[in-house]
Amino acid sequence: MLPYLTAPNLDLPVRPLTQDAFAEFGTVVENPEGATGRSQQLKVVKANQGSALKYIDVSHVSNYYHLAPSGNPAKAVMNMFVCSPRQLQSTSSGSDITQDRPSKFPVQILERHPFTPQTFIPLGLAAVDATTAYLVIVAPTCKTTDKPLPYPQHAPKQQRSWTEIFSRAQPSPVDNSTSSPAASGPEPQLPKGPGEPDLSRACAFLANGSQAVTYGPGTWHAPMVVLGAKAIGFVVIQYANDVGLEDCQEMEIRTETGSEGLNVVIDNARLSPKLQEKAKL
Ligand SMILES: NC(=O)N[C@@H](O)C(=O)O
Repeated sequence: MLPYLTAPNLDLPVRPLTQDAFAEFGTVVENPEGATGRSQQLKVVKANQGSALKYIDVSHVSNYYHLAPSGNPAKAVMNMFVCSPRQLQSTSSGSDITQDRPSKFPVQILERHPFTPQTFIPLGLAAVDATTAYLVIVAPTCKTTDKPLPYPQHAPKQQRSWTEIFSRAQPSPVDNSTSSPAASGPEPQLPKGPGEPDLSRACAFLANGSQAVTYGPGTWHAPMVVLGAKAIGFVVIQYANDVGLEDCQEMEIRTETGSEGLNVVIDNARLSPKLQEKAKL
């Protein structure tokens, strides 16, 4: 039996996934060249004998499990989630979904990983693929003092290895190169604290195949939602210590009788016709 919240009667519009819009919740990992909605510059250096540009710290894989109640150590894990497309529903109850009317995705569960960020990297999906996309649904964390579930209470001091310290030295002690003075990427996010999801401020973003997404540690998010015709295989990177509630905490979002509940409303006109057609709209 999961802890639950009663959903507000609320439609969430879908916004394009950009770093600036998503910053409160985590990080968008994409080729910064030509990406929109990225006001913070990434540090970039030449690599591979000048044949590559290396963008530094595009995201972070932080480990806060030393704060976990069990004391069980965590290890970095890389899994693959092959996420099948979700069936959307009509926004007009009782009728089929059609292309000339928005469709909806009911938010019925949210989850978080209190001691680690979690990064989803889509494989084999081109940015221009108009038939498949994925929804990133997140919610801020309510401020609270009680501790319903195990969660970190404070940020650890940053443990940097000597290798890491020297790797940032300018000029490099290895090849005497100096990197551009550009700012570094987004700072590692700290855990969000113990509160429940603030459903009234939930957000939904539409991502494409050239974007990976990192949910910050403790960020409430919906299990991955793929739209379109085909499944997307995501490489997923995070820490885990195999202690259930410390790895993943879930919250059921219940809809009251007579209420529409919490729904992501997808304006089909904003989806490519191919995506609409493939999403069985
Ligand atoms: N986020 C998501 O889709 N699911 C994972 O977090 C999981 O652990 O199931």
